Parts: sequence; structure tokens; C-alpha cells
Amino acid sequence: MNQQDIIRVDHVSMRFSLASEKVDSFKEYFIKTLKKQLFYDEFWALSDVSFSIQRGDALGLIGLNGSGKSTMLKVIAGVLKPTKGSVEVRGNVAPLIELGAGFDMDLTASENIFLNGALLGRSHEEMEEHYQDIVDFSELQNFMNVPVKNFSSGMVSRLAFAIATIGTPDILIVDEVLSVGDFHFQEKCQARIQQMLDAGTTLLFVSHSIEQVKMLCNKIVWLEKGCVKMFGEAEKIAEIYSAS
Ligand SMILES: Nc1ncnc2c1ncn2[C@@H]1O[C@H](COP(=O)(O)OP(=O)(O)OP(=O)(O)O)[C@@H](O)[C@H]1O
Repeated sequence: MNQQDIIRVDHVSMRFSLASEKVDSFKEYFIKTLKKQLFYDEFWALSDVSFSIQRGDALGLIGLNGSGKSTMLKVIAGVLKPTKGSVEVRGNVAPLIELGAGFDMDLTASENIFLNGALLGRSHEEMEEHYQDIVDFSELQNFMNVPVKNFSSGMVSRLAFAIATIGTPDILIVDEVLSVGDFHFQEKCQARIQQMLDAGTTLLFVSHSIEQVKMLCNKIVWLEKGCVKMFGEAEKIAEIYSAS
């Protein structure tokens, strides 16, 4: 890995196994597995993907539905282990993937702040320090003692975004989360991401809005059916992508 590189993706391929027939119950699954009657189709979500980015870069991942963007982010975040190839990451990662996935819906917003913080590796004291900022940013002051199961999906995302973006991580991974929440909150999130970029955070960003990608990113990886179609300077690739 080059001295300047913060992330290096080296010949990464990711295979998923899809059951090729319908199984209606766990019992049927168990019996068919024992009898070796369960067959799988192989599906390669990523094929031989390589690129590297440097500290302070902001990389946009673009491509049609199912092209492998989220899978690539999950491999970089360490949520998925690639079937082939390797990924090297230098620094701590704040992943904004599937916002709210770590919440316990029966607990209150306030309790979830500490639970989610712990899942992100932060101590109780650290979360106490950031507590007011999270409440203010999420604008959920009047809902802190309400169980999260009573929140709208936008409210869940606001709380999760506010928790995940405390401090200044080395690498911030943002997967489509800006499309949730209302327009006012989207603008606030975008401003917070920009603040982090100004402070030197490296960004990996998935969005179907090429305008958002152009606004935040200096580099783009364009994925097509799991392969890199183009990698390089954002403005140029965004132009070609928009015209395609
Ligand atoms: N856990 C999984 N098991 C099986 N297939 C999967 C799994 N996760 C993703 N896939 C498949 O891999 C392919 C790539 O999915 P991925 O979510 O990475 O695409 P994407 O570019 O982020 O799509 P979108 O723009 O729709 O969010 C899809 O065909 C998807 O069905």
C-alpha cells in the first residue's frame, strides 16, 4: 500500500449463494440439507474490483441498481469478507449503512444513544459528552423518552445519523442515507459531511443523485454488474454517466 493511500481495494470479488428453489419452512430446509437436495446458484456481486484512494479524498460510488455499490461499502467497512482479493484500510471507520440497524426498538431514543454508541465502540462517558449534540442535531428533543418503535422511519434515520457522525472519523461511509429524512434534514446532513471533509475525513459515498455526488466527491468509481466501468476524476465521470 502506497504511503498516501488510506484505502486500497485489491482484486476484490464477492460471491453470494442464492437458493435455486423455494423452501417453505425450517424443517423442509433442514431435511433437504441433510438429503443434499438443496441447490444453490452462484452470483458474483463484485468481480475483480481494484482501486485505491488517498487521505482526504471523497469517493462517490455510482451505478445502476444491483451493480454492487452497497456490497463494496460493506466489504470496505469489514461487514462482509470478500470471496477473493483483499482490502486494506488505514484508520477508524464510521459506517452509515442501514441506519438504525443497531437500535433496540423497545428501548427509548435516549437508551438507544448509549446502546448504539457501545456498538460503535464508544464508552458511556464519551456518549454522555456527545449526548446534547446528538439531541440537538436530530431535533428530537421532545422524543428522547419515547420507544424508538413509535418513531417514523425519518426520525429513526435522524437519530442514527446524529449518533454515527459524532467526532471526526478518519473514514466516513455513507450509503444512500441522505435520501431519507426531509429536505431540511438532508441539507443539514450534507453540511455535517462537508464539515468532516474540511477537517480531513475521507468519504465513501453512495447516492443515486449524481448532483449530490458531484457536490461532495472528487473521485468516482462507476460500477456495472459488479465490475469497475470507470474510476477517476469525479467531474469527468459524472458527465459521461449522466450522458449514458
Ligand atoms: N446477502 C446477499 N445475498 C445474496 N445476494 C445479495 C446479497 N447482498 C446483495 N446481493 C446481490 O448483489 C447484487 C448487488 O447488490 P448491491 O446491494 O451491492 O447493489 P447496489 O448497487 O447497492 O444496488 P442499489 O442501487 O439497488 O442499492 C444484487 O443483485 C443483490 O441482489
